[in-house]
Amino acid sequence: MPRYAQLVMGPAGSGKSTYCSTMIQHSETINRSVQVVNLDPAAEHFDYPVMADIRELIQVDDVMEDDSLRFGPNGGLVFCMEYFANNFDWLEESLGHVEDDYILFDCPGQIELYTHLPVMRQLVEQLQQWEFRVCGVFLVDSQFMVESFKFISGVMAALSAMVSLEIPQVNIMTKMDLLSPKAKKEIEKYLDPDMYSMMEDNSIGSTKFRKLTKAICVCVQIDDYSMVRFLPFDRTDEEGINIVLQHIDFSIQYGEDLEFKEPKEVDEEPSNLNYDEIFQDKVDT
Ligand SMILES: Nc1nc2c(ncn2[C@@H]2O[C@H](COP(=O)(O)OP(=O)(O)OP(=O)(O)O)[C@@H](O)[C@H]2O)c(=O)[nH]1
Ligand SMILES: [Mg+2]
Repeated sequence: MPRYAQLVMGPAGSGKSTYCSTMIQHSETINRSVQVVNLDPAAEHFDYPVMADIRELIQVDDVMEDDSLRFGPNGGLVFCMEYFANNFDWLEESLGHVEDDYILFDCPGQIELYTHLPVMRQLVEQLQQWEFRVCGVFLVDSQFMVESFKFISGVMAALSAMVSLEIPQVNIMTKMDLLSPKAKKEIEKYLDPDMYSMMEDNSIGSTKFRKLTKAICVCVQIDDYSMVRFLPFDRTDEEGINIVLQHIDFSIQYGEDLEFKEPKEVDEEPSNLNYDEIFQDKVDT
């Protein structure tokens, strides 16, 4: 039986940890078992229970304090992730061998991890060897997406993670609840984007900048990659969360191999049940 994983990625502060805790709460309400692994060695707090925490293996603070290494926070994080990649047996031990499990990996916010460092790809390959079907979930803060050139930069970031990881990926615009009604209306066009209309966006001031945006739009419009789409994510909207989960489940075929459970047998009605008497009792009282 396969196992299932979501690799929750995205720029710093885009809402990855909040997404994980929202998903945990949601899966509790729909009676599904989902667990989270913290893969951020610099995490200070998160409000979900973890099944494993990379900080048990290595912490950024320890790396930064090490006199022989002398790393700052970003270099320290890269060092931690490379150390992690050399010690996947720690993860294997922490995950155990549970068939059919569904795990969210809350990743760090350094964008270079998804664009050109090999560690996330190594993680994906390792998870696949352990029979996980992995879906990338790429989060971008919706507040930074309300103008076309910002939206395009979000598309480029998502695209570069997609290309470098080569797994199904669902892209999400987070913090939709923070948008003003005007911004919400504005952002609708980015949820079903039409690159050609963006190329004509007159709000982009300088001609040079407009030309650059246009050139990038043409590039993103290439057939293979025009699938960069975003789903809205509002942590207060149960229905919307469900739609996001369905997209992800579909991309990793979650549920297709689940065993069919017989419905519980309903007790047969006792043969001596007298409806007239019951009805009469109700009328009397
Ligand atoms: N209102 C609102 N706030 C959110 C939402 N998602 C995240 N936030 C807030 O945004 C901030 C950052 O959220 P996190 O979940 O810590 O983001 P992150 O991507 O895990 O951050 P790093 O791990 O530091 O990269 C926190 O103050 C959250 O409370 C959301 O959907 N709505
Ligand atoms: Mg986080």
